Amino acid sequence: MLRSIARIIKWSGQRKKRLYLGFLYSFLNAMFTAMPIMGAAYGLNLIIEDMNGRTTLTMDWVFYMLGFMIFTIAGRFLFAYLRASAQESIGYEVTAEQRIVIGTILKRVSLGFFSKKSAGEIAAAVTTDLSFIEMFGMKMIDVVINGYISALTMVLCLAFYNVWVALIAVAGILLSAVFLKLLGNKSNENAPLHQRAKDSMVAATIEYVRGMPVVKSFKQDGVAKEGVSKAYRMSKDINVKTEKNYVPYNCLHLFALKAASVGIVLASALLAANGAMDIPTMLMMAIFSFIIFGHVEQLNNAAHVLKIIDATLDKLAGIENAEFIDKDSKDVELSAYDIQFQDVTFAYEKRTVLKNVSFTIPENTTTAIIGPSGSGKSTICSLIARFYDADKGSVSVGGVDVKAMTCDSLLKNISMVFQKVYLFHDTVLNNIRFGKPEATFEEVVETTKKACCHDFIMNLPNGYETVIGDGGSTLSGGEKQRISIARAMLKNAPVVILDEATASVDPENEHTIQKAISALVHGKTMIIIAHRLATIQNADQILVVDDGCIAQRGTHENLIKQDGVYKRFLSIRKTAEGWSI
Ligand SMILES: Nc1ncnc2c1ncn2[C@@H]1O[C@H](COP(=O)(O)OP(=O)(O)OP(=O)(O)O)[C@@H](O)[C@H]1O
Repeated sequence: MLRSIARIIKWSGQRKKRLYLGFLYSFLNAMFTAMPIMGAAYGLNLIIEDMNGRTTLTMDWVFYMLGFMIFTIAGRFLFAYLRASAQESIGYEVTAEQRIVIGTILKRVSLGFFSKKSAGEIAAAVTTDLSFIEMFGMKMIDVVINGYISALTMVLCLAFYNVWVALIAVAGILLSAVFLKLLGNKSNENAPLHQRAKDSMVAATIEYVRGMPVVKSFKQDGVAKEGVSKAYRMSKDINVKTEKNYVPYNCLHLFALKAASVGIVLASALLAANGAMDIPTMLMMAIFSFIIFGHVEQLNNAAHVLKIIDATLDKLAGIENAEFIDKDSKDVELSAYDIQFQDVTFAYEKRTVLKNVSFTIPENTTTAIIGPSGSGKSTICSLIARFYDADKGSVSVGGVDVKAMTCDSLLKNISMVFQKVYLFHDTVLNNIRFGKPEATFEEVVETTKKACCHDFIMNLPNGYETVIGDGGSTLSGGEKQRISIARAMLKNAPVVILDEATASVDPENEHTIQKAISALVHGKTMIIIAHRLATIQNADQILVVDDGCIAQRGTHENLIKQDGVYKRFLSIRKTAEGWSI
């Protein structure tokens, strides 16, 4: 338990000092809790003395006592307030920073990281997991450390009157600690299961919501719901099992403390009966016996919660310690933008997708990459943008190996339009400005007109201020694609990568967009994964990718003369697009 507490203290980072200050306030709070009880016992003793004629109480004394009581009660609340102010907000402050840090980390890891960790796992880490620590981290510090400080302070007060009674209290605390340790061991087994069940629940829910169109179209509600229900049932089963496991230890822990309370009362009564303790002190001991273990009693919940926090911190460390793809790289200012692949081999995990690929894309030219589905076209683009690093060979831009460049310094030179368009749950304006946050509204409008989006944006309920649904769900495929083209246009980077960007644009707009793209990419190095014949034919260079290799390379005029993949590909495209050429 103390190890977990030490981890939370470490987690609080630079705010540690406030935690320590909180411990001091907690000690003072406990002192001020004990003082009125001790004062009352002292007062009661004097009243008895007065009644027996051994002393005479004056009104001044009554006022002193009253003042003392008010002072101690006020002091108790003051230190409780100071303790809460110093400690309670730390959890919220640290988690807010940690969420931002995780966001930055995710931006700098290789995309392979996301194949190993599911979206649900990452979403749970940033939301529910961090919220759990946010809510319970500081509470546990309060319950455990402040709880023990409070109990031990009161034990010291007891010892001031009678060491044997104080020892009974210590015995109760130690015995309860043994049961808490056993409870902690059980929690150790259950916490990772609890964590996994939670991750599965989040992942299943995300999957269910995302896959809703498929679920509806295939009328497979039952199958999809079964997956979510299974995850929810698993979570419930683990929670129920966990609670059942804890019951015996919870009972033993409380039994030890209650037995110690009874022991304190009995021992005090025995001492009083034998004349070794006066009646007021005995009454004071009885009152102490009720409140001394108040905080320690809550430690059974803490033992369980702390183990979950431990498992959560382990999981967060797994994300935070992820290796940055560009950890050994430097910010580089490029002065040229030609792209070169030299003997590049790349595998996703164990599956080799690119094999000894070599080619050059001269600056300010358009290169069309074509090839069958799964041949490795998108992978080539991912390596240029350094979403992954090549296993062998080198990828360079402007003569600089991309491995030598930080992702930020490389990507500021690249505009990308992906096959799967993703728009953020934000306004249309902000989604387009994502390409250039400092762009003026006029600049944005100028770009959207070129990308043929201005008219449909103006028809949206709030124009540029219309908030787009999650992932762009409130727009059509073509509209999303045009916005993503506008976003890339606004960025105006010297290298442009288009991954089948015009695939879901309707024929009416396609021609206009093509014209806009041609104007935009003028003077830029452009790589386009294209299936449209017009794009392919107009390219300065065509790379034909087949099974992870460059099968053919040249201009349309050259390649059409050769018998090979290109010719076959072209005849298939012509059949498909026959009417459009
Ligand atoms: N993240 C990934 N993890 C594992 N394998 C992947 C990953 N991305 C792609 N692949 C595999 O690598 C191979 C090449 O994929 P890539 O997306 O580069 O092909 P492509 O030519 O662009 O295909 P398409 O034209 O269908 O988009 C495919 O077999 C694919 O299954």
